[in-house]
Amino acid sequence: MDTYLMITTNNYVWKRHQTSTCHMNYEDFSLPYLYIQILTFQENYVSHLKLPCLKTLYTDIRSLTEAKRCAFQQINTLLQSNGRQLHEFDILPNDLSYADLEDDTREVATEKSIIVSEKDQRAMQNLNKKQKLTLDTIIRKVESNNGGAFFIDGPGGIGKTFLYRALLAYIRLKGQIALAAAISGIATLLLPRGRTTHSRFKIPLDLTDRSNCRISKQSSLGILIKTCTILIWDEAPMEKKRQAIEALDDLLQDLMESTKIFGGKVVVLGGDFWQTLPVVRNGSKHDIITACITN
Ligand SMILES: Nc1ncnc2c1ncn2[C@@H]1O[C@H](COP(=O)(O)OP(=O)(O)OP(=O)(O)O)[C@@H](O)[C@H]1O
Repeated sequence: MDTYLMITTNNYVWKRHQTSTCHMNYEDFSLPYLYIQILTFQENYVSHLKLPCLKTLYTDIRSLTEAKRCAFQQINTLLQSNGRQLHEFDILPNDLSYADLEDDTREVATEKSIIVSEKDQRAMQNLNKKQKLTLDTIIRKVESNNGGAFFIDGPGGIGKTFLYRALLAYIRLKGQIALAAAISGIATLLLPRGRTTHSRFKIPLDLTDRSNCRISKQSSLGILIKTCTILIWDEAPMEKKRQAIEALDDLLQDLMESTKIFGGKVVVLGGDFWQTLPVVRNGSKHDIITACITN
């Protein structure tokens, strides 16, 4: 199970909130999100939040202080995305200061504040033999700190996404950063906090042989990518080998200042060549096969 500080208000606020908010999906329904909803939209109830009942569910992974810091950092990040600031509300516990919440860049804080759903936590226990073997192999690589590249291949429905979700959950529950991306927006919806490769790695939409991912080392995104433990890229066969996968390799080598493959990061590429071949505009069969990662 996860280690998070869950912040509960009194039942009255909770009940009012449940009946007044109609559109919340499962992951949004975590208590930090509830907190934000009340702060942002129901300021009348903020007084109830000043005496919150703080309840730690699990502390085997993070200390209580760290769990509390993470919870308020997440609240701060969510408030900022709603155009508000935490210091507008007098709710920070006495043992935390605003400086404690600003250690990380906003991108890093957002990733660290991801709440792993119970379903994904259960996925780790329910992996089949092959999925477990793959997960264990990847985790060994992560723990060796030597980096490595994997390709998860398999026909549709074999359980690739299920494996990615378990892997993302494993890394995120350890308080580390796992980035998930896919070329299409639809595929990113299947990965918790998945982003398109264009958005996450700045892979240009109009790819050429000279395309580069323009992310500087000092930028918030550059720091996030440097900080992350693992990168998962679904639907990788849809990308053209040189222009996309090699551009990511160049980017990681540059950010990590290392000539190792993918700059020494663990990168998991996945997909199914039977479902998704590279898209080559007006390309012949030969052009498409040449653009494949395998060539
Ligand atoms: N170990 C497992 N235990 C229970 N259900 C599983 C397991 N592995 C996969 N599934 C279920 O099987 C279905 C197909 O799995 P999944 O979506 O991960 O396949 P996929 O290989 O990613 O398919 P596609 O390539 O079409 O996206 C899903 O409903 C998933 O929840």
